[in-house]
Amino acid sequence: MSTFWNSRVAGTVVTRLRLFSGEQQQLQKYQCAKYSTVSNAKTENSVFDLEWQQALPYKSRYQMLRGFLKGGEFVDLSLNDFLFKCRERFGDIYRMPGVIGQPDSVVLFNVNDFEKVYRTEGIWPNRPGTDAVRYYRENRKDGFFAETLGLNDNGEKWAKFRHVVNPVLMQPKNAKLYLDPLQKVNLEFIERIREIRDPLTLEVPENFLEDINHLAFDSVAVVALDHEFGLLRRNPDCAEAKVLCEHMSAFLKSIYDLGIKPSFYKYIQTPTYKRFAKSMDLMFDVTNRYVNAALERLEKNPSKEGEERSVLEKLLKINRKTAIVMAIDMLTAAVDGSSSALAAVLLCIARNPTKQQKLREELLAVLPNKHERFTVENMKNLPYLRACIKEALRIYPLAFGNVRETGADLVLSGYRVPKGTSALISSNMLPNEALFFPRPREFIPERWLRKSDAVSADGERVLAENVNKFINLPFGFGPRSCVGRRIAELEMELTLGNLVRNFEIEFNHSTKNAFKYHLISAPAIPLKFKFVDLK
Ligand code: HEM
Repeated sequence: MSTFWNSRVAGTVVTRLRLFSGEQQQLQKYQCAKYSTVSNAKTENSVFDLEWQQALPYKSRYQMLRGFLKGGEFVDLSLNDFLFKCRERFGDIYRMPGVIGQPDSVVLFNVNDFEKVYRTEGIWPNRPGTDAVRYYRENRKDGFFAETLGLNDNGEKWAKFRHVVNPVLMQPKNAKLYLDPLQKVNLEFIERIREIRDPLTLEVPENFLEDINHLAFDSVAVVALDHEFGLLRRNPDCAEAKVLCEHMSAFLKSIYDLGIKPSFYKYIQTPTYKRFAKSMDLMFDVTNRYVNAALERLEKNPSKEGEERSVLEKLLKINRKTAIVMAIDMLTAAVDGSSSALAAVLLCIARNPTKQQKLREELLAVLPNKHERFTVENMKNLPYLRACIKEALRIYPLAFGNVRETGADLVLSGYRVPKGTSALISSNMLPNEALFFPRPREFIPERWLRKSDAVSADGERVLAENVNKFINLPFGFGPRSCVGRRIAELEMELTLGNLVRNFEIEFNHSTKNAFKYHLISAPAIPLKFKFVDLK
């Protein structure tokens, strides 16, 4: 009996897993119940034998490798386009054997498989792809990361680190620690818009994404480093902030260049790895300096017991190392994603004036005076604001999907995938498919509201209630989900809320191909929003 996974024919690289239709039916009959593992399927050997015999021929291993070499068909493709191309060719599940230092992966497009992988991920889920960060941290000459590799670690060491930082970053009661600093940055953004927009057209310049980036940077820095860099307005030439900004993206790039594409970096220091390590060194130095400065401030002016004034102060109370490692992990994970998410939210709201007005009415009911600040209390009852953000992230999903090491032997789409396999959960195409969301390209925040509200303008029911939630998980799933989720959501809520209270927002240009997708999405059009002051 050959299983999907352990059968190998010399020269094989991508296993085509699509079945003939007759087999599909036969196989479905035998498919294991939800979350079943291979052992449950042992009695069905003959079905798997049949499936194996009749599967379509393989591609050559070297063809795949060639695809990534100079002139190859994959070389210039983003991860998203690469996955999409493979989906067209190989179907909803395919195996991507590792080449040169990379482990084998299984690529998934079926939501039932996503659910199985997540539900069986275990208490210490591993997210492959950040090997380069671990390698860098393990090999730092000063041994700074000897005790912990932070949230880029795996297994029990990851869990220990996450366990101590979770309460600081995720407990709702700590939101007050970052609400005011985030709001201050946010109000700078409103001023910045007034300064840079064209006095006649009221449009912001083509490179407005840079300002959104600076908003995201100032926001995460004020939380992670307890420092207002003011890159947005007051200190646009701040050299250290620019260094951080520039090198933070290197982390994301590394996940693809060093974590997914073939790379020899563990054997010889490739130029890509050298660039990455230099970025990591620079980020470490700047972060270290700011955390030490915060420590000095605290020593001079200690807060009373139970009266911490910032996230960094709380992290410093755990210990200095945790504060530094967490600050770097926040900075690297936050900026690019938050900027793309904000751009997506603004594009959706600008192109849907009726929804924008509905949101404005909700905001004005809670905060009639536009100079009034948001508070933890008055933010509790803003369901339409949250629905607008959720819907924008459905239309423009931020990440290509997610990655998990399978936590058990699993039968995925009828194939045996052993425990420990790297599963690329390629989910970003599904939220835009009519099979899952009626009228998928329309911005309908009502989908995410209570039943009675979930009817579109022409009366069609559009409720997202019965949609499998594993299709749309912008912040991931389970114990490994985004640790910055509360900060990210608050930042988006404040930004959208403040902009809609201050301006009528328009976007009078094409939104065709508004985003390009790599590991995460990035705006690909000039973001020339028009901001008209409200009375
Ligand atoms: C809209 C903005 C954001 C989105 C959509 C987002 C999404 C995600 C996703 C999908 C993951 C992987 C989760 C999983 O594996 O299940 C993740 C992880 C993470 N995010 Fe975010 N994120 C955002 C903003 C932020 C911010 C602002 C911070 C920091 C303040 C942050 C810090 C992190 C960290 C440190 C991890 C790794 C967690 C771990 O492995 O334990 N993210 N994020």
